Amino acid sequence: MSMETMRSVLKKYFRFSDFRPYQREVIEKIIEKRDCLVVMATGSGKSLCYQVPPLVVKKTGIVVSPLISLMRDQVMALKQRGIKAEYLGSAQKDFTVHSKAEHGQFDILFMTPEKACTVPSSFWSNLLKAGISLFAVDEAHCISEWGHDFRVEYKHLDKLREVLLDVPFVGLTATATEKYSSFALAGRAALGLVVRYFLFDLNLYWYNNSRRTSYTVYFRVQYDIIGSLKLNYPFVTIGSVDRTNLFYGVKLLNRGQSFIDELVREISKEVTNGGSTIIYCTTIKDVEQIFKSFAEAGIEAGMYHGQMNGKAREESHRLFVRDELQVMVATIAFGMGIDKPNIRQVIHYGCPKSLESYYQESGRCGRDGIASVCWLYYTRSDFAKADFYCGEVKSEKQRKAIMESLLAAERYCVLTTCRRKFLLEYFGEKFPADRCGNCDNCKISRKERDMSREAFLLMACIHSCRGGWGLNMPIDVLRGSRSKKILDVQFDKLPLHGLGKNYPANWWKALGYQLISQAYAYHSHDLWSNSSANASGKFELCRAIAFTVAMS
Ligand SMILES: Nc1ncnc2c1ncn2[C@@H]1O[C@H](COP(=O)(O)OP(=O)(O)OP(=O)(O)O)[C@@H](O)[C@H]1O
Repeated sequence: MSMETMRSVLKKYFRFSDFRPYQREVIEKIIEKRDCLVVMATGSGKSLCYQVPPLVVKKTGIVVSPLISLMRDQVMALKQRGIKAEYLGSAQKDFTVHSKAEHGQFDILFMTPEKACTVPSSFWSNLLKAGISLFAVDEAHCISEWGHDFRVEYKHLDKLREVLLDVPFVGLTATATEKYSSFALAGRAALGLVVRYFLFDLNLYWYNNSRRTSYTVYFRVQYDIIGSLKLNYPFVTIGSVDRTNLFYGVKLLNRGQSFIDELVREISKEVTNGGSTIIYCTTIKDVEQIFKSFAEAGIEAGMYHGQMNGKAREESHRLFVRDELQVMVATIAFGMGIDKPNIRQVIHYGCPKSLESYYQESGRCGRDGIASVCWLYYTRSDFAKADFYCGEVKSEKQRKAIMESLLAAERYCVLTTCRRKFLLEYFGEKFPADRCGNCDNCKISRKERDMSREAFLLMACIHSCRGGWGLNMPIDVLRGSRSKKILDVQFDKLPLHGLGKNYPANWWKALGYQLISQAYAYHSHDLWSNSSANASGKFELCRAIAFTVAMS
């Protein structure tokens, strides 16, 4: 298939003059019927990779997507471009779509994973006769139990591999996180696969080799996607996750009306400048309170959350996307697939449940490449929601993944060093400098202060209390308290008792959070512990290093 045909499709339907990085390569591979794994930043243009091939080869492209609302939006946008698109899922009320689809009447057919796994086999055999250009799985990280958004239905998609022979399978995601560089490989078979896919595949397309640590780092979620979708010798495309036009900042939030009033005032300034803003809240109650405050300030805002009826949500969405409303106050129900180019601010009122969610939600910002800002406001209580997030989780693996993701979000919040560097490195990408110059920590000048002694005292005290307490206990011990709780367990006899009385309790607490941000300590279920399985190893490390903290 010539490059000319691809370009003419790009121009005719999308009105773009050229492909963005990687798009052309991925599209070519799909047309050659090669399986692909595409890991690229939010807003980088992954959708085009599965939208162009069906139009070039003139056969239906199947796209599995996790949300009906997302599919609806995409169908609407594609139809406006003159592309024959539809979706199949429980919400589809047009019963002719099924039969039109199986006879190949659509260029692109979106399906929920449930639908893809439950349509009768005759659907697939008919459609295969008509021709299928690709089977794409969007938001493919949902397939992995190590991912932040595991959906069990995604796990069954592999069944289709045996049905859709000779159809290229494509997994696409922005967040296939590497969480452990020392990923323990499960046996020789796994090693064989990884070696095959990651080491000797000369077709690996690395966006910028120098930015990646090394290709011997194993990406657990990527590996899961390849394994679960049974991708055969896939063409792996890994782009940078860096959104260079986004400013990242974090502030501690003082919950209450006066804080909200201040927030509303700040956002109103942006509204007068013509920019759009999304405010993500962690609860519906917060959405309603902030929405009300905008109304009281005379600013028309939209509201979007899961308890609104479908019609009201759609209306809110429509007005915002068409620039008839400048502000949207929403839960994360308003998230995936919002492709409005001119969003200048994404504000989080409360810390999201994972760093992956934060990256995706903040990624709605500045999709036109123009400088935009992402502020995250958090309270310490945001980090005590692990049990809530683990509510319906069945496997230990998932529980662990959720806890780790929340912990990463917490570290991001309390960080005093470059936020971009932290984000990128969390996603397995090396950031060559110490400062990006475009986050609050890089812009606000802070003096560094050596706190090795204090850090050592606190770590030693956490260690001496044997990690079985909240942070208050070791702090009270350091401050020389003789409360009944301390006397009962004889912590007043510890050699460290009273050695930290020069600092107030809140000061020690803040230091505790700094230790978290630098991975020297972690807390789970409010029990504090030295970091890592080998606590004493880290403990020694803390003694050996100079622990500095940046102070504003
Ligand atoms: N070649 C191109 N030239 C210009 N604009 C493009 C090109 N490809 C994609 N875009 C635009 O970039 C924006 C983001 O694209 P898209 O929605 O595909 O991103 P994505 O990678 O799927 O993001 P997310 O993971 O956040 O959903 C869209 O507005 C799209 O129209």
